[in-house]
Amino acid sequence: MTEQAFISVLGGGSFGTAIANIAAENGNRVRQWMRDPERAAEVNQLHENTRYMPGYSLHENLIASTEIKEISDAEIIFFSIPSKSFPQVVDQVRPYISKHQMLVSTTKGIQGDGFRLMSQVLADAFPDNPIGVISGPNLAKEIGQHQLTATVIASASNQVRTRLQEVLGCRYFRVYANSDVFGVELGGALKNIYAIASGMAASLGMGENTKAMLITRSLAEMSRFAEALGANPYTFLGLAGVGDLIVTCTSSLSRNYRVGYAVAKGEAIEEAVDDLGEVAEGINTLKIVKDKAEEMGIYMPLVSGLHGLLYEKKELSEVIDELMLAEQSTDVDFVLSREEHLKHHE
Ligand SMILES: NC(=O)C1=CN([C@@H]2O[C@H](COP(=O)(O)OP(=O)(O)OC[C@H]3O[C@@H](n4cnc5c(N)ncnc54)[C@H](O)[C@@H]3O)[C@@H](O)[C@H]2O)C=CC1
Ligand SMILES: O=C(CO)COP(=O)(O)O
Repeated sequence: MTEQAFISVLGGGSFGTAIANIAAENGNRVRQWMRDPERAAEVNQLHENTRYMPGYSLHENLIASTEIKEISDAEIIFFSIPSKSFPQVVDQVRPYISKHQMLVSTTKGIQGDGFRLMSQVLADAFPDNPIGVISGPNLAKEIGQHQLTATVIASASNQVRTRLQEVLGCRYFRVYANSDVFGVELGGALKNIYAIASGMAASLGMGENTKAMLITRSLAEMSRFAEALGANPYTFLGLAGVGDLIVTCTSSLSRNYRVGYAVAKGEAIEEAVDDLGEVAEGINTLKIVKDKAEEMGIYMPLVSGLHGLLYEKKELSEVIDELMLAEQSTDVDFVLSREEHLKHHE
């Protein structure tokens, strides 16, 4: 029998609510910290978060709170905060964290300064704590519906991997372990870029061949980028790579996909994001990854093309020509190793 945990979840949005509810349904004691007192009262009285997860009933073990100091007693603390606010929340919680607590990020974004992922932000702030990340094809609303779902817990600590499997794993949520923290986390951030492009392709009525090409070449491009930065390319054949890429590139539940869909219909990016009322990390990640790829000389035609459309006022036909009529000799089908890739480019 698994020993129940006291779990804190930072963030009152869609994913924070989904992860808090899994833990609560598994019999753990859960505090979800959120800054909006009305939302917290609603969760506690109605067992529903009508802004971020309307229509989903939340377990009574899940208690919302606006008192951040309550995290000091938690065994595991999840950070479900958009990357933009992540450092600020880390500063806010700093006085209440002690070194035995497990810190787990669910955030799929990148900090532009120093190209840091959230586990690195956590490690810089809390160098003595065990740290992990959760990533995978995990649409919050489908988790709320108990659709059969798998995720990945990545950590250098075996204790974190095992404990997270214990407290989150259940009949509808299976937790796989990986020690490639950087690869798992990078996969979750990168796929958001390609979800925007896929939403655009769907909105423009592009064919199934086109969508399959886009997803497959996205996988090749993100794996190439990740490997150049030190990730294990095989991680990208797992749930946090191709798995998450598939779900976000094909589902209108993905916010990044929806932003792409709206922009291709003629909406301005800011308008599309405002209409969403939730975070679409890919908008910011695109700029950060484009800069990094240029700095490191990594060939990323899809990132360049999407950046051209969203931020350089390029015409769609121009971008399509650039992608489809590029010098053929540089294009090889999916390859995994850097050596193999270079061999094809001799
Ligand atoms: N929604 C989903 O299906 C999934 C989301 N994720 C990732 O999880 C992260 C969080 O996403 P969601 O919860 O879906 O976003 P969301 O947009 O639904 O909610 C964000 C929450 O963070 C809160 N927040 C923002 N800044 C804050 C601050 N300074 N202090 C306190 N609270 C603050 C907001 O009030 C809101 O409650 C993102 O990086 C996302 O990519 C990961 C897996 C699935
Ligand atoms: O990461 C997600 C599913 O795994 C959610 O994607 P969006 O942020 O695009 O909704």
